[in-house]
Amino acid sequence: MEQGVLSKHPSRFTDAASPLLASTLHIRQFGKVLGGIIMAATNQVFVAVIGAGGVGKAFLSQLRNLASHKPSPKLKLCYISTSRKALYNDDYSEVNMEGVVEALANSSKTPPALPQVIDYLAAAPAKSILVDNTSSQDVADQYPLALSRGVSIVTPNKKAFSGSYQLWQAIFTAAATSGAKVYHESSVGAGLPVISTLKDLVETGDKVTKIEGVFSGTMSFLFNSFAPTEGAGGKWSDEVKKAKNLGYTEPDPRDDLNGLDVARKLTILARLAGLAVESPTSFPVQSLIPKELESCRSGDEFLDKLPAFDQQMEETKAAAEKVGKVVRFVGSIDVAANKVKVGLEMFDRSHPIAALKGSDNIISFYTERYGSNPLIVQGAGAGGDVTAMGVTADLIKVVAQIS
Ligand SMILES: NC(=O)c1ccc[n+]([C@@H]2O[C@H](COP(=O)([O-])OP(=O)(O)OC[C@H]3O[C@@H](n4cnc5c(N)ncnc54)[C@H](OP(=O)(O)O)[C@@H]3O)[C@@H](O)[C@H]2O)c1
Ligand SMILES: N[C@@H](CCO)C(=O)O
Repeated sequence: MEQGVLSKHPSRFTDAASPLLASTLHIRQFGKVLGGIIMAATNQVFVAVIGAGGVGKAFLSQLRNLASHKPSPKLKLCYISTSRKALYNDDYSEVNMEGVVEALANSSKTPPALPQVIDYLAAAPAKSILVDNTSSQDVADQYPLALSRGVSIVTPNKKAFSGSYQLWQAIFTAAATSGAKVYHESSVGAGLPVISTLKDLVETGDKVTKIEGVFSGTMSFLFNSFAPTEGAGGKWSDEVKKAKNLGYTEPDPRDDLNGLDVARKLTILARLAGLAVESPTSFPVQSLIPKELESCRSGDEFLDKLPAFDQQMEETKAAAEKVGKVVRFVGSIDVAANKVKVGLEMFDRSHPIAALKGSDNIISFYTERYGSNPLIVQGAGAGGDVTAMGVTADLIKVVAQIS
């Protein structure tokens, strides 16, 4: 069947109105039921992907590789979309993973509303997984519905887990009730094992007292190159543009520079450590957006105007240099005191946080078992390939549990 054909089935995508089409659709329905029985008899899992940007493209490449090496269960891409384009087959036949990004760009189909996509996945002839590679709050808000319909979720999107506490509870209640799985390792520390490590600590009965470190690949890259431990460093605004071009920033780099990206990650970790943090704005977060640029209407306008404010960051850097230190953007969760904070701090040049390279994150878990020597996770904290690795690894875990 041609990719993108829609069905008349009320629980699936709908757009056919003519009687002729309706009768054709009855035949299709029969074929679909028969096809469904045959397909369900084989071991397969349906994968739907929303978002094909830096992380999404790298994920699709890893998925193609995984599917080609993994005969069972067969991983079938059945749906893919960006905000304006979609590709899918109404009869759940596979969307070809070879050249899928180009095919999606050339598709004449627009994405159906998310509840319709969830209907489609819930009615698939085998278990399905929705991979959300967007940073969209609208997509995140649909997770409880998807999970309650038995559709598992894998995502690097922080929005669902760092939004309202009510959404957090709705997600995990829906998953517990339906048995569908939800994995989001790459929402903190990109592909680094941060969430899984924290969960393991908590679930095995250790008492986490403090989590601290560098949680942003963008901020790490910016300060490592703008205020290196040796040498002069680049211009702040140039480094911000480089971070965007390297794919480290959020779609809008202001979401990194205003501290909110780190605040979201700390909200997720604090909740996993047992704190009922209400939102990423319910604790102190330092923004690096110059006051004069707070009213910029777009990320592009902000980047164009930023060079005129480089002096502000130069002064921050000079103040640290004056006392023989460097400045870095860090976060901490004091679990015992129920305190979370995000912002700039000064470090000795020999401190492990000062000595980070590239986009590296460093996250220290202080616990009762580990005593005064924390368990430390360190490595690249941003970038398409490493982030997609976390997403693909989560997919493998979910497939193993649902198939
Ligand atoms: N980049 C990293 O290093 C990194 C690391 C860890 C986590 N993450 C997270 O990974 C996610 C993706 O990041 P990215 O760097 O790949 O972003 P990106 O390059 O901006 O790509 C975002 C993709 O999502 C699509 N999209 C946005 N809103 C959508 C919607 N409502 N419905 C359907 N598609 C939508 C966009 O389509 P259009 O282009 O058509 O809008 C685009 O294809 C984000 O949540 C980010 O926080 C990224
Ligand atoms: N923009 C984010 C991506 C990873 O979540 C960062 O720089 O850390």
